[in-house]
Amino acid sequence: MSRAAERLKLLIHHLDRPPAALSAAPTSGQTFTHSHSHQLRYTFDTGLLTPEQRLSYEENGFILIKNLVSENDIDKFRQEFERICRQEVKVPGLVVMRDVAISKSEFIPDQKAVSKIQDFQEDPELFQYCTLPQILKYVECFTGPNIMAMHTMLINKPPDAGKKTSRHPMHQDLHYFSFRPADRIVCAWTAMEKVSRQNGCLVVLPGTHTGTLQEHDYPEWEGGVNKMYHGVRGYNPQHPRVHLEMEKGDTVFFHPLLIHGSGMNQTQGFRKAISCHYASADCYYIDVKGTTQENIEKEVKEIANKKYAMGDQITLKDTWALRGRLVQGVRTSL
Ligand SMILES: CC(C)CC(=O)SCCNC(=O)CCNC(=O)[C@H](O)C(C)(C)COP(=O)(O)OP(=O)(O)OC[C@H]1O[C@@H](n2cnc3c(N)ncnc32)[C@H](O)[C@@H]1OP(=O)(O)O
Ligand SMILES: Nc1ncnc2c1ncn2[C@@H]1O[C@H](COP(=O)(O)OP(=O)(O)OP(=O)(O)O)[C@@H](O)[C@H]1O
Ligand SMILES: O=C(O)CCC(=O)C(=O)O
Ligand SMILES: [Fe+2]
Ligand SMILES: [Mg+2]
Repeated sequence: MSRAAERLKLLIHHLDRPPAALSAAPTSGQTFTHSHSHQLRYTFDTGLLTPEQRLSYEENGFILIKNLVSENDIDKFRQEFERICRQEVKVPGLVVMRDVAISKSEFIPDQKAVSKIQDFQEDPELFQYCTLPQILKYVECFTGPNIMAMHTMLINKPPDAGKKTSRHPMHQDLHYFSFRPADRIVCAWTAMEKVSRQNGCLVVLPGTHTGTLQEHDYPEWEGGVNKMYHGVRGYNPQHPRVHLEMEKGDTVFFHPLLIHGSGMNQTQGFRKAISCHYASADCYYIDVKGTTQENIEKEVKEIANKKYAMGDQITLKDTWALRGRLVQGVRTSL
């Protein structure tokens, strides 16, 4: 037995319960603890992850799977993205974002004007990404069997316009989410082309998923910051950083407390990635009033009120429940 496998066996002790039992446990609001097995709280044994992979996620908060999505699928997603940019298809609920550096200039219907689209759950072509069986097989290791696709994005990081606005500040995705428990949420992020330090790959701080949700706010960047791009206030700049350089089709799965961001795009190309945040359908909504998430709730509500034109009635919970889609199992709670 390898060293990792031995350690894992020790960690699990005699207590490796099936996913269903485990995924039910957190709905009480408690993290999974047991007198003999506090350590293995982030993953389930579905037979897919090797002991080494499980340990790696437990310790680092992310796992990179090479070549998980086919060229053919990625090319389909790219083509659909381009059709959306050219305004040949209209997708209900879709949010189209432009980089702040060009947000006041005239809109040209071209991919060069779009830095990101969000909430593509109503686009059948793009939503195929969220239902790919090879992705869901991994997702299940983190969420358990009942899986909701909660948040979707296609990021088209533009060549930096010279003001460093193409950066995404270091943040924890959980800051944006009003459902819990965090350990039953995971992001799948797939490179749609080679991503490197040059074109602004993901940068992660391994192990930070074991911490708590930090206070987030706009970073003080001279050249401006994109709407809602909050960053962690005062994270430790000495913490080891890992640049996730990836090939087309490579996919990283990461925990919503993992501190991550992405660097400047110093190339002339538009760096593309597609992602989905999944959660166990057994998760529950929380009220963020009185927490560090109040600032983002306020911004989300302002935008949602415009988008859904429902006045002040809409709650943060509604905005999630409206967007979430069941992709496996039963919609038990979310
Ligand atoms: C886990 C995950 C959630 C993590 C993240 O994704 S972090 C980033 C989250 N970001 C978002 O959710 C972005 C959401 N973005 C949006 O909703 C939209 O792009 C909006 C900012 C509302 C703009 O959309 P829309 O209203 O259609 O665009 P308009 O061209 O009419 O502009 C309206 C006013 O917004 C300004 N604006 C547009 N894009 C940006 C930008 N990138 N950064 C800052 N300000 C921006 C624009 O200049 C305009 O301002 P005024 O003319 O009203 O002063
Ligand atoms: N001054 C800063 N304050 C906060 N976060 C920063 C700052 N500079 C960079 N970052 C963040 O660090 C991460 C990496 O960005 P950066 O632009 O430094 O790229 P990089 O990948 O380190 O490339 P290089 O160092 O080669 O330019 C991004 O998430 C970025 O937003
Ligand atoms: O693709 C990127 O640059 C990362 C984006 C990101 O982390 C996010 O939108 O939450
Ligand atoms: Fe993120
Ligand atoms: Mg740097």
